[in-house]
Amino acid sequence: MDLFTNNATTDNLLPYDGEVIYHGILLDTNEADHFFNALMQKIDWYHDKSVIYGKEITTKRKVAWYGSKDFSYTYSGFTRIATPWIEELLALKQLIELYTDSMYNSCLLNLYHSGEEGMAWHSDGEKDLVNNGSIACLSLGAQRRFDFKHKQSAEKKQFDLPNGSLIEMKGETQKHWLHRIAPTKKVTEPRISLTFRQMKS
Ligand SMILES: O=C(O)CCC(=O)C(=O)O
Ligand SMILES: [Fe+2]
Repeated sequence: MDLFTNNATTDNLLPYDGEVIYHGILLDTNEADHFFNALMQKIDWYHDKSVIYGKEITTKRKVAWYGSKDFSYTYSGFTRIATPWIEELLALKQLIELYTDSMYNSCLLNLYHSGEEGMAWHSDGEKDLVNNGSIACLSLGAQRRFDFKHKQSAEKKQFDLPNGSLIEMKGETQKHWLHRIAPTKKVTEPRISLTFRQMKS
């Protein structure tokens, strides 16, 4: 064991054109359960909307948008206004800032009720976000798989996201790679992801 390095991991999981860092499991099962239950109850969850081929659709997955001020975030054709932080989100934000050595002013939360719900291929490169900023994603509940696909080469990478774990995307990741949470029949339990973000302000 090297006693002179801290917990910070810097190993890049992507082969090129971006950085994805897995920071490991930050919360044990009890802590993760505690936050999962608190967030289930306290967050103002709503079904997300998007426009696909000109048609408005409502997702089965639920989302919520929180921040340090009333940031407007426009993605998938709709603008959302951030809700002020609650205690639990502030505590998790602080923890995640320690691990990633970055600061976040907002968080998009996702609630997947089961493996039947996922998120299609996309990248998070909206103009509202700091260019090449960091997005830190904390997972609570059921383990899901996180897929990456390079926009030009179509090379794929897959990572597991266990309960209580933190993964970070930064650098040119959003410019060159798509990511998704694939639907799966194998998972029947719910999962919450907290994606802490850096909005321009
Ligand atoms: O649920 C996840 O881990 C990923 C969510 C995601 O890609 C997003 O919110 O943009
Ligand atoms: Fe994303």
